[in-house]
Amino acid sequence: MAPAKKIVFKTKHELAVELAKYTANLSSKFCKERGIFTVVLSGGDLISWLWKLLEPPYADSIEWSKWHIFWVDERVCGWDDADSNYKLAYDGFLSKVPIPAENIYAIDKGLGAEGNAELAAERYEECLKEKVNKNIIRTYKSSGFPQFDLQLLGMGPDGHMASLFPGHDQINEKVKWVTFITDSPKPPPKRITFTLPVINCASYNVMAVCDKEQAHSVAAALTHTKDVPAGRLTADVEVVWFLDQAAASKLKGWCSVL
Ligand SMILES: O=C1O[C@H](COP(=O)(O)O)[C@@H](O)[C@H](O)[C@H]1O
Repeated sequence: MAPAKKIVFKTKHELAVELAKYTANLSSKFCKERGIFTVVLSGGDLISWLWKLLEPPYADSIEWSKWHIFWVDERVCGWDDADSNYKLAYDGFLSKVPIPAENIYAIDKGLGAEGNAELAAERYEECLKEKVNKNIIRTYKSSGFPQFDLQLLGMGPDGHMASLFPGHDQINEKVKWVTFITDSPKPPPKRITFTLPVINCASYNVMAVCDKEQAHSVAAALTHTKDVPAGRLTADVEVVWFLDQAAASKLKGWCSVL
């Protein structure tokens, strides 16, 4: 299990610049080693901090054609719905970089629009299994869980990550790769989500959090308070918390400002 590193930035701007550098370095490592880079996105504010990847020197140097994009969680709705994490990522990031459309794996369009959370979760798990069989996604050691190269995650003020919410049973799932929730405390209620074992198998996990609303949960998560889902985040190689000063303000001894 990788220890959690944390980096505190003076501004969101600086966080975005470092996030781009971190992502580009991993892209180059995995593209060289495997010819493929599997990236998992979350929804929420995270997408707005990816802007630096759309600028020089990254926009032209990243091997976008080798990227494969997945979602750690998705709201069960149509692709064009304002709640859709796919739409958020497409509008803010994916439509601006030349990742081949066939390398972008969104929730099943019909099941999303229909609102069928259970089947949508099953279908997404099948999609992951198919990518494992095609050697696009690696598997984690002997457990057989999928292992993504990089996951870019966010955390809500209540400490939820992906759609694993405090006090809800999805966090305890140990067998399935993808599960669902129909009574999410944060709207919309129907969502699908990677399970904790899948999230924690990733080689590199970045948790990017800004703003003071999240400060209590950041402190709780980084002192491993068990009932805060984000406090259970690990990774195979490295987990790094990218924080702004407001999000880090309740941490004791957070002086490592970059
Ligand atoms: O609902 C969700 O919330 C979390 C956190 O979002 P944020 O707006 O507080 O950054 C997000 O990571 C997740 O993907 C999303 O579905």
